[in-house]
Amino acid sequence: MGDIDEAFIQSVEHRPKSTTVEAQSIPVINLSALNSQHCSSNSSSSMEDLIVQVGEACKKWGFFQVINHGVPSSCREKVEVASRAFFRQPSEEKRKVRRDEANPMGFYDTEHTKNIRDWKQVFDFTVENPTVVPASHEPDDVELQEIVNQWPEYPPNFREACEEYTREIVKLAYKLLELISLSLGLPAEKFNGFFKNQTSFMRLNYYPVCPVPHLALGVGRHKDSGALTVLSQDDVGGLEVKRKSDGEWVLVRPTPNAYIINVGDVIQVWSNDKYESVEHRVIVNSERERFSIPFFFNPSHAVMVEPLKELTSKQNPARYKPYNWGKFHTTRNISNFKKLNVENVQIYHFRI
Ligand SMILES: O=C(O)CCC(=O)C(=O)O
Ligand SMILES: [Fe+2]
Repeated sequence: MGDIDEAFIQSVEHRPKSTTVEAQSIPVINLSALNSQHCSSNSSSSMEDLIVQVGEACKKWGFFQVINHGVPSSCREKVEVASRAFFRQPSEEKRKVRRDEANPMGFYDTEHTKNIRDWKQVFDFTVENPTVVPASHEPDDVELQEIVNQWPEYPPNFREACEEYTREIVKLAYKLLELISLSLGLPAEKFNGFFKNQTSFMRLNYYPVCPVPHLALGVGRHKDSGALTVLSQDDVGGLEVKRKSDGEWVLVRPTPNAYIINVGDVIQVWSNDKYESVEHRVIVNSERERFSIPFFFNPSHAVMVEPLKELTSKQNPARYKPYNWGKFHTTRNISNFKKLNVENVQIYHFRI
């Protein structure tokens, strides 16, 4: 293993396989019907078709890709260029905007997933600036704090590129949320109120080339804890999804200009398990570095997450006790700073 820090080494059962299965069947959904008033073309789906496709993808995979999503490609390219320029700098420069226990936004290169270090560097920033969150994870502490973004000096247009891109992705995230709501038989805007004073954040991911891609992971297996994730990946590929039908890890082959969408734990709970948050991970490689940009669409800290009344009944009672999103998220985040010896908080802890 030479000079590789042991903190990166996955246990044998969690190491990547030497052959990868490609998930060509992760649905690709064309959103053009949402963006044009006149959808006469045969290739674009009607609204009803769209809702059915979204519902089926959420049930079968928990993941889907979208094309013709309305995000201008120039906006995406600009943030991709800015991200590469930022990460290309020496560590001393990046550490000037390092995140710490007081400010969880900024640059970070020692994140752990399930107590194993990830082979990646990240830069995080929130949508709302400032973002209000609980001051601590202690259940009885009702104090709140404001998180403020840190911006690097280089590249000079970094902040502008990030903020413009975020505005576009937030618009897309609301459209997807509304489609998901409709697919559950609910009014389109059923969930929107939970996102007033949202705690959403954007993450720029950089996965450097790795000399031991068979032993380490870019991100270890995990489920996203928020409502919805909108991911941009480059043409290198590395995202693997645990297929629901057989538990096999399958690679999501990059589709040009597409976004990869997955439902997180919050939608799993709201839908009372109708849609499940699916495990995924990132494999790295020894030849090409990889960049990705996930957007984590998260509710307000004050939201109590619980199965929606409309989706529960006598025959299908609520499967979760209500939990506070802010406390849940804050408890999760402390593991970013401390290598915990216990398992982190998970939604199944709230199962009835
Ligand atoms: O980089 C990717 O493709 C996915 C990253 C991811 O799953 C995450 O940051 O939660
Ligand atoms: Fe993820």
